[in-house]
Parts: sequence; C-alpha cells; structure tokens
Amino acid sequence: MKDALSRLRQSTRSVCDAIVALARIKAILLLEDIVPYITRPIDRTQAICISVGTFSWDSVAVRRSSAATEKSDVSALGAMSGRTTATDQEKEKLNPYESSEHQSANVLTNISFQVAKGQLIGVCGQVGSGKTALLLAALGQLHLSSGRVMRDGSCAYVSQEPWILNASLRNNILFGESFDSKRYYETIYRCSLSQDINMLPGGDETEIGERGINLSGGQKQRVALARALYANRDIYLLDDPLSAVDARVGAHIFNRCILQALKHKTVILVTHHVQYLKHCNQVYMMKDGRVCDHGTHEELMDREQDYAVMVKTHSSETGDQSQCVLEEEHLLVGDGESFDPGHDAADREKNRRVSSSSQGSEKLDPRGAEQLTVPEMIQKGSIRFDTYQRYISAAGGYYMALLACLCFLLNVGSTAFSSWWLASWIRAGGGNATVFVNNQTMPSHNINDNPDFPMYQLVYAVTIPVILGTSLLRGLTFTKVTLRASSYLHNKLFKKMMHSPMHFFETTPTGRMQNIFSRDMDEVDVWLPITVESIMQNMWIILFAILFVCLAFPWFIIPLLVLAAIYYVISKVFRVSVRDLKRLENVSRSPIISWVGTTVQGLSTIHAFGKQSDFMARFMKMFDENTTCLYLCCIAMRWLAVRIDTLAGDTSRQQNMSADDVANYYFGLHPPSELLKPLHFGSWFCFLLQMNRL
Ligand SMILES: Nc1ncnc2c1ncn2[C@@H]1O[C@H](COP(=O)(O)OP(=O)(O)OP(=O)(O)O)[C@@H](O)[C@H]1O
Repeated sequence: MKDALSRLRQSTRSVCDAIVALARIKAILLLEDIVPYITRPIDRTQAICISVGTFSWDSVAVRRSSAATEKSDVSALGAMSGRTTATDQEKEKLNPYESSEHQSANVLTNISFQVAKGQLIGVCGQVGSGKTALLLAALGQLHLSSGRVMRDGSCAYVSQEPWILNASLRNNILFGESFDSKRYYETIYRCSLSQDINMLPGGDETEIGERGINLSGGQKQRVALARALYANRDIYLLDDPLSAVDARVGAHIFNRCILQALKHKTVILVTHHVQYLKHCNQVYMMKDGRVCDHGTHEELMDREQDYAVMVKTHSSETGDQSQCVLEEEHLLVGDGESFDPGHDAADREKNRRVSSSSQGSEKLDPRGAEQLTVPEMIQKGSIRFDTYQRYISAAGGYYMALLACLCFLLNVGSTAFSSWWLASWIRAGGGNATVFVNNQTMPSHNINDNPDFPMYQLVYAVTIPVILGTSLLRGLTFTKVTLRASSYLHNKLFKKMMHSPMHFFETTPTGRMQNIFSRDMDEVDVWLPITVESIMQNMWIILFAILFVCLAFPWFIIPLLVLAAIYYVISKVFRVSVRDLKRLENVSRSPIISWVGTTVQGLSTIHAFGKQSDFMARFMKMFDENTTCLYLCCIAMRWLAVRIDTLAGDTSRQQNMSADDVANYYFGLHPPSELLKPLHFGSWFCFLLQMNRL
C-alpha cells in the first residue's frame, strides 16, 4: 500500500508535467501556417510584383479584422436597407482596410511595388515605416490580407540584424554551397573582407561564435552580404547592409558588390544612406506602411516632397563627405579596377593566415584554424568522491547529512520495531493466563487473556504516533537539506556565470548554458532528492530486513551473501554503462538547444535561401544522436530489471518453501526445529517480501 501510494505520488507529478507540456505543444501545433501566396508573374520581365497588397505580421490580426468586417457588414447592410447611399461611417465599416483597427493590424497597406528583372531598386523611409516588412512580404513571410504577390527567381536575403552561425567564417559564407575558390575569393574581395580575414587568428577558418560574438557589427554585416553574393541568386533583398560600415568601406561595397558584381541581378536595397539612392533605377519611399512616393531619384527630387526633404536634410547633416568618397570609388570602378585573384592570393600568402585553399584546393584545411568553442568535456570513470563531498557541504555539511540520515534511521527503525512488537505480542499469546475448559484448567492462547495485554497495547499504540512523527521529521529535515543544496548550487552557478569574463560567453554555446540551467538544475532540484531519499530509506529497510531475517533464521545469511554478490556484479556492470550513456546523453543535448535557437533567429534567412531541409536534416541528426543515448539508457534499465526480477523470483521461491526447504535447497542444511516457529517464519516472510519489492 505504502509503495503503491509513493508510486502514485510520482505518477501524479509526471501526469502534471505531461499536461503542462502537452498544452505548450498544442499551442505551437495550433499556430496557423503562412499560406503560400507567391505566384509566378505572367509578364516574364518582372522579378517582383506586389499588386495592391495588404499585409500583417500575424494571422490573428487578420482574423480579428475579418471578424470585425463580417460584423460590420451585417449591421451596415441592415442600416443601409432603407437608403440608397451609405454614410461615411458605414463606408468605413464596409471597408475594413481603412478602419483604424485594421490599420493597427496591418503593417503594409495597399502596396503596389513592381521590380523589373536586372533593376536596382532603392527603398527608403523613416524608421518603422515598413521597409523590412516590404522585403519580408516579397519573400512571402508575412500574412497577406488582400492583393497579390508575384515573384520570378531564386532569392538571397541579408537581414537588418546580420544572422551568423556558430561555424567557421568560411562556412558562414558558403552556407552549405560547394566551395569554388575563384567565386569565394572574389566574394571576399567585393565585400571588403580580405583585411578582416587577415586579422583573424585562424584566417577564414576561424570559428565564429554564436550570433557572431567575436565579430564586429560591420564584419557581421559583410559576412552576411558575402553569403548572399556567394549564393549567386536571381533576386537580392538587402536590408540596410551598409549601416554599420564606414563611408569608405560602404562605398567599396556599394560599387564593387552591388553595382558591379550584381549588375545583372535584381537588387532591392533598403537604406538610410541617401547617397546610394541616386544610383538606383527606381526609388520607393515608405511612410506608415504605405508607398508614399516612387520614381527615379531625379523625379522624386523634382517633386520636392518628403523624399527631397529627406535628401536635403541628410546632405546638410553629413556634408558632402560620404558623397565624395562614393564618387571616388565609383571612378575607380569606372577606371576598370576590379577583382584580381592573383593579387589577393599574394596578400593571403604574405599574411599566412588563410588556409591552403589559396592554392585552389577545395578541401578545407583545419591547420592554423582557431577553435573558439570549447567542446564539452565528458568525464570518464566513476563519479569522483569530491563530487559527493561538495554536494554534502552544499547541503549544510556532514552534521546536517548525519542528521538527515538519523531521521531516516529513526523512521525505519520505529516502523521495524512496531512490526517486531506486534509479532512478539501475538507470540506471547495468553501469557501465563489459564482458562477452565471441560472441568480442566488449560493455558489460554487468547491474547486478550494475557495479563500484560495493557502494556503490549500501550507500547503498540505509542509506536504509531512515533512512526508518524519520525516520518514528518524525516520529511522536514530531508526537504530542508536538499533544498538548501540545490539553491546553494544554483546561486553559486548563477553568480559564477554573471561574473564570467566575455571569453566564457564567446567559447560557451548558449545551448550548453541553457542545458545547465534547465535540465541539469532540474536533476539537482528534483531527481537527485527523490533518488537520495529512496536510497536512504531503502538502505535502512534492507539493513533491518536482513537483521530480522537473520535473527529468525541465521542460516539464511549464507544464501543472502551469495545473492548480494550476484546483485553487486550486476549493478556494477549496469552502473558503468548507464553512467557513461547518461553523460553522453547530457552532452549531446546542448547542441540541439543551440541549434534550435540559431535556427529560430535566422528563420527569415533560412526560408529566403531555401535551406529549410538542410537545417532540418542537421537537427534530425543531432536529435537522433541524443535519442540513441536515451534509448540505450532505457535498454540498460530493462537489462537490469530482467536480471533483478529473475533473482527476486528465485528469492520468492524461497518464500514459498519452508525454512527447512530453503536450507536443504541451498546447502543441504537442517535448521534447528525452534527456528521453524510460525511467527518467526512470518516475520522472515514479511521482510523478504519487503526486500524483493526494493
Ligand atoms: N515581428 C513584429 N511583429 C509585430 N510588429 C512588428 C514586428 N517587427 C516590426 N514590427 C512593427 O512593424 C512596423 C514596421 O517595421 P519595419 O521593421 O518594417 O520598419 P522599418 O522601416 O524596416 O524600420 P527601420 O528603418 O528601423 O528598420 C513598425 O511599426 C514595427 O514596430
């Protein structure tokens, strides 16, 4: 009963956990997918065409608007039934896209945006005017409320916040494409990355930390731009790629990358730097989620509206310096200065930083590469004694541990004493009392006749509150001790992490940190106390069980020793394998968490480049590695369970025999006849049963 209740407690906890987890999973599964809305344009000269498109960030906003529309449709039609024309209020209700509620839901409203193939389009406007949203709409990543979006050609996208993978700089640029040395070094040159690579300790094989932690903002932008340029796509959507570079580097990239290398591509360039806009075929000006003006730079300047004001303000603020730099660079490009692979290779050789691929080798040479992320260490062998020592000192020291141990001893001891007392009481029977039956005086076997009955009753009655009291004391002491240990370890870990130098965050993936604070802390907070409690409890139960069984039948100690030796060998084999599998499982979980985080951050880029399947495949591989360890752990548990059950079955067989049979069965021994008293045998049977259950 006690065992069943304890299992019920654990099962209830697991069921609660499962309910919470299922609710979370359900919330994700019920999210609405973005319905693909991009079609191919009929006019094949068009690269992108958005026709009166209205977009929102999420479908909930769209639904809210649609519900409002339906409601207003009904009331408006009812109101209009007696009249031929609608009032302004009714018109507004009938056209949800003009209502204030809908405007707040939609990020882009009535957008008409046409880009012919091979054109360079500039997009400008105030912050928050919807420039990024326009690019995402063209990529099909917003919810379309009305209108049409057409696109012809593959895309490359450079997000405003550069997205960098935890991989080498080279792999960040290649982004899963095969290595082509000419194309690669040309990309590096055009994105003005040569000097940066030479400065990196391992050249282009240097490992870049998560979120590009060891790169400057400008370097990250150029790596993201280089990734797009190397991908060699038809349409380039560049979201302010020159915002974090100085005027000279910006001019270099604009001239050599955007104007020269992407000359035959379709480019949409979002920028706050107006000096680049005059080189664009068309300029779109955004305001409050709408296209407020568009045309060539000259046309927009002639109109003397928002665009002209913006350009003039910008020129007066920055002077003509950036414009001059751009013109200088432009002249250089015009003079024919272009990419020279030989010159670039000589540079690399001189600096001895870039790997052997400078000679055209497609194989990546890890020599000289700097590894940033320190691989997670997998400990070998048994758990070190100082680990236990540290946990004990975190729990309050040896005295507290001893106190907790004593509480368990008191609780199990009082329970054992209660059973033993009950057995003695029954064994005492009627004591010295006699009864008069058939004119004869006979000793009484009724315990009610025992003259010591009140004493037996009182002691047994006292044991019950003692058991309850010691159980409470045990629970309180143990909870206090383990809670103290886990909060001390958590606080120490947190403080340590907060005071760690930047180098720690550069070299430690976020997945590993999250793993420590979630799963590892959960083990210390929840599973370790449960396991320690069960070990302490069972340890005393086993000791008392052995004591009582041996008191009842000393010969049993011989088969017990044999069984203990077999248990020991089995558990040793089991411990070694499960310990290592558990360590592997722990270590293989961190990369999954990191990978999920990285993927979520870069979803727009991944979708734009069409790399979903690559990321999914990598995730599945990591997940398989982790679940393989988990699966093997479960197999090892079953392996142990089968062996323990077999041994337990053997012990049960002993329980069904008489003590004499057991002695005969094992050793041909014959226990003295006084040991075969039914009550002795009863307690022996009970304790054996208890041991089996453990
Ligand atoms: N993920 C999002 N969910 C909901 N609203 C968003 C989200 N991202 C941006 N917005 C809102 O959408 C509007 C347009 O944002 P967008 O990023 O397109 O502006 P932007 O013109 O690119 O600005 P900036 O020049 O600062 O990059 C802003 O009002 C912004 O607050």
